[in-house]
Parts: sequence; structure tokens; C-alpha cells
Amino acid sequence: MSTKDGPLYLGFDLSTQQLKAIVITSQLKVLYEAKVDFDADLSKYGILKGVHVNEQEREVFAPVAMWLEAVDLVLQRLKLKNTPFSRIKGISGAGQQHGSVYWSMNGEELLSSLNPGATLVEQLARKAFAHPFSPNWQDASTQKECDSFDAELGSPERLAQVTGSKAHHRFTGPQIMRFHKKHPAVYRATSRISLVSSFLASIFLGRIAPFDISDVCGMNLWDINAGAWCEPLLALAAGEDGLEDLKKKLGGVREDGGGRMGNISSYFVSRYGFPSDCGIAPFTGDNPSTILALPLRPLDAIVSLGTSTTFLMSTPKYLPDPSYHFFNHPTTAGLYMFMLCYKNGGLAREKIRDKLPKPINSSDPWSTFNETALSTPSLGQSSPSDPAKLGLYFPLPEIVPNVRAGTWRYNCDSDGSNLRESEKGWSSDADARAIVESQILSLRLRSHNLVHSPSKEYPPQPGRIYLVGGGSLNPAIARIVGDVLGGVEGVYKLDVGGNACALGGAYKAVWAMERTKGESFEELIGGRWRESEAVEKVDDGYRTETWSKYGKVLKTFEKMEGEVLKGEKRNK
Ligand SMILES: Nc1ncnc2c1ncn2[C@@H]1O[C@H](COP(=O)(O)OP(=O)(O)O)[C@@H](O)[C@H]1O
Ligand SMILES: O=C(CO)[C@@H](O)[C@H](O)COP(=O)(O)O
Repeated sequence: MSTKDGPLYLGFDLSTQQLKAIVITSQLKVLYEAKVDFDADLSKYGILKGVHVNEQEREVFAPVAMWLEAVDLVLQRLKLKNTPFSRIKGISGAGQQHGSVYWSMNGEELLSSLNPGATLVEQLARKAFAHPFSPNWQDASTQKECDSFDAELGSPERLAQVTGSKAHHRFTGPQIMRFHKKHPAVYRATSRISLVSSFLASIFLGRIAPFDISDVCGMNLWDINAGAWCEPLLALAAGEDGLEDLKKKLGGVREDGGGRMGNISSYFVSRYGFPSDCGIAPFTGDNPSTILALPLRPLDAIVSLGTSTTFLMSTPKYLPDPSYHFFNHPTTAGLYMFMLCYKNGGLAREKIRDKLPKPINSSDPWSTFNETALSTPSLGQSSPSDPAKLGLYFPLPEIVPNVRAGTWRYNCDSDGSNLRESEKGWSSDADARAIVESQILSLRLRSHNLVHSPSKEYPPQPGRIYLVGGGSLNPAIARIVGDVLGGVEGVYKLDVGGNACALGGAYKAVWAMERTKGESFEELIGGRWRESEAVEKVDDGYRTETWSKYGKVLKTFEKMEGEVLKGEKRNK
């Protein structure tokens, strides 16, 4: 089929700071891309980095109206690029995980009777939602609710065993529990609760979409082994309004990540010229969607360098633990997604970058940061007798370890001994390398159970490491990832750069609409994917000496986190 007349597929990524869209052919060729950057394009909503913050209550939330406006805007931008909407046969996509949207009693009716002559925001923002905001994954207001969740099943270990994760501030169950307590009247005026992924799918479907089998695992409410809601946890979140009422608000969970939930809403047919039989496939979380951007093999890992940093692997083994997350795989029953997630990713690195002199001879705002990071020796040691530098840089309270906001600088000897808090600290120059090292050391520390030796001559580590998200454009970060985490086959980035998650959505749409009976995502996409057109090697990865050098301080890094955690308990 030529690129001029075949069917096209559209993928979305509604993440923290942007809405991205990508259009591809059946043969996975990228034809059109567009994005809306919330701060740059929709600053009238008063957001910063896509969100509002109420520091007093540690709340972080985003305006639902802004997302509605972004949908029309990104489609207009695709239209300006002459995207032939009439050829789009399927749509899927992703939403930032855990966020919840509260529909009003007549929300679904308004959604199903949109007038194509007016915008989504004009028609839905004021009346279709019981609450104008969606709690964001960076929210940290739910410590009490998390304690109740962990206690309900007996322990964090048990909660992780059942739901794939211990209780986390951002997970939707604890968020709903707090929402119910804080806004009981609004809770009662809510007809349905969507996740960000199912909210976006609902907009295109013209009715409220069910949850997706993978994204539902980000709620602390879904029993992964049983494939059903965990009723004691639902009852806990629902309080006096009761389990049955919350079940109705949540609606169904669709087990099949493919197929079509229905055809596109007539709003998009009339307003943009989509064909009326364009299918809407289930949308998933942004991390599950990211693992669909390439055929990921068992020992391969993805490091997503977006607003959050996440480390993702696809695995047939369900090995839950309170220090990380397991989700159902978004397309393939019997597979799981392993994830580590950090709040202090891109924005923490930006803060260090902004302390360095502004680049003079380059339009790349990262050039000083990169030169500084690359000219600094590993662990800031010019010689083995220099103290090694280990830091923690958390402008926001972190997830792993669960500590308050703060910056900590420590030193130790080359063999990892003699850990002590650095008396004098060090310059911002040294921070540039130290922040990236510390973020990647944490990934290495926490992923070691999931990796094994690729062959006799190598210690346990990933095979390939794929970098995605905004930070994947950065060569200095790629180099440090290779230094610290290894990767015997090297470090790669995707040609679509920061658009991997939206690309995963588009691939999912292709599979959802074109699969033959029983054909898996891996079979269909694996058969059409052309490595040379999709990825680029950006670092050799494993270097024995450097990798061992970081290995010597890995336990010390863990000890440093422990010291900071002890201080946390003292301060409580
Ligand atoms: N060249 C670069 N080097 C390092 N970080 C970058 C670069 N370009 C963009 N970023 C970072 O990428 C982040 C946005 O990534 P993105 O994946 O688009 O985020 P999200 O999906 O969370 O909205 C920004 O916070 C920015 O710091
Ligand atoms: O909370 C998590 C995952 O558990 C985050 O990864 C969010 O899903 C937001 O992702 P980005 O906006 O950084 O892509």
C-alpha cells in the first residue's frame, strides 16, 4: 500500500506538559506530527509545567478544560499540515497515569450530542464535569489514605501482591478516597470517574469509555491475579457512600487492549472530516503506551525521560514488591510491565541546568549542562584518591525513596567505604553530572532483580537500553546512562524523539484495527517494524571499567538514601 492512499492511524499522548499526536501508515511510517505545549500555548489556564500546585496541602492538579482545548488545537495543527483525516481508520493513545476526571450527572449526554460548529471546551467545560480539575500524578496529599490502603490488606507487601503496587500518593484509589472526604457533595454529584486515558478515549468515542486493562493497575484498586476489582479497597475508598455506588462510578474494565470500542463521535466526522467508520481502540497509560513503541525483547529496558523518569521492562514474571510497580501488559495477556517511577526527573535536571551559565554560542538550552556533565569525571573524581560525590536532588517529594523535598550531597571513598555528608558541598558544575548519575544509579539499584547476565562474559544488566521522552534528545544523558546502567548491546534513542508514547498509541491503533484472529501485538508490529528506520544507537553502553566503578558505590548509594530516610523519620 503506498503512503498516498492507504489507511492511516492516529496516536495521542496526553502527558503532563503536552498533548502530542502522531499519524502513521499501516506499515508504521510516520507521516504527520503535531503537539500542544500547555505552558506555551495555553498559559491562560494559569498553569506552570502543565499543572497547578497547592503547596500547603501538597496538592497538584490540572484543569480538564485545558485538555479539551488542547484536543481541538492539536487537530487544527494537524489540519494545517494537510493531514488527510479522511484516511484515518483507527485512533488510540495514552494519558498520564493515575489522574482522575469526575463527570457530572449529564456529562455523558453532553458528550454524545456535541455540535460540530462549536469547540469541545465551549460545550463541555462548564457542565460536563462535577469537578473542573484532575488530580495529577505529582500530588502528594494522600499520606493518610495511603496508610489506610496499606493497612486494609495487612501490609504494603500484600497490597503490592494484589494490586501490583503498595499504596502511592498518586494512585487513583487513595486519591478518590481523599476526594470523597474533602468534597462529599461533589463526589455525590459525580456520575462517572475516568482515568486520563479513558477520558481522552471518551472524547473521541462520544460516550464514556471503560478503563484499560493496563492503566487500571495504577489505581491500587484492581486485583491483578483475580482480574477483578478488589472490593475491600473499593469499600475503603468509597467510605459511607458505599462499594456499589463507587463500582457504578468506575464502570467497566475492558480486558482486550485491541479491537474497537466503537466508531468515532460524529463531532470529529463533521468538524475535521474523519470517516464515520474510524475505530476507537482502548487508550492506555503513557508508560504502558511507551513500551508499545518498539518490539521490546525480554532483557531490553526503556528509560523514559519525560517530566517523570520511568524505567520500563516487559516480563512474563509477576514479581511484585513494595519498591516498584507491576501492571498488566497493555496488549498481551500473560505479560506484565515492570516500572520504576520518579517524580524528580526532567524538572529536577532543569533546575540544575538553570544554575549554570546560559549558553552563549548555542541555541540548545542544554549545551552548558551537557559540556559540564561530560567534562566532569565519573563520580566527580579526577583521581581515585579524590572523594566520590553522591547526591540526591529532589525539588519535589520523591516516590522511591519516599522522602521529602530536598538536596543532599555526600562523599565516600572509591571502594564505597567511609560515607559521610559532604561538609562543604560542591559547585553547580559538579551537580550537572552528579544529578544524572544519581538518577541512573537509583535505576540500577532497583532493577537488578529484573535483569540477568546476557551471556557468561557479562554481569547482569539490560541487553539494549532505549531512551524515550524529552530528555532522550540529550547526548550527555545518553552517555551517562551507558556509563552507569550499561546495556551490552548499547543505548538507543527512537527517531521520533520525545514522541515515543504517542507512537506506541499509533502502533496500538494499527494492531487494534488490522489484527487477524489471535494475532498478537508482538507478531503484527514485530513483522512490520524496521529497526533501521526507527532507532538510532547513541552510546555503546556497557564499559567494563566504568560500570564496575559505579558498582562499587551502589550499596553506598543505597546507604545514603537510608541515612536521608532516617532523617525523614526524625523530622516527622
Ligand atoms: N535536549 C534535552 N535535554 C534534556 N532534557 C530535555 C531536552 N529536551 C527536552 N527535555 C526535557 O523533556 C521534558 C519534557 O519531556 P516530555 O517527554 O515531552 O514530557 P511529558 O511527556 O511529561 O509532558 C522537559 O521537562 C525538558 O526538561
Ligand atoms: O506517575 C507516573 C507513572 O506512575 C508518571 O510517569 C505519569 O504517567 C506521567 O508521566 P510523564 O508526563 O512524565 O510522561
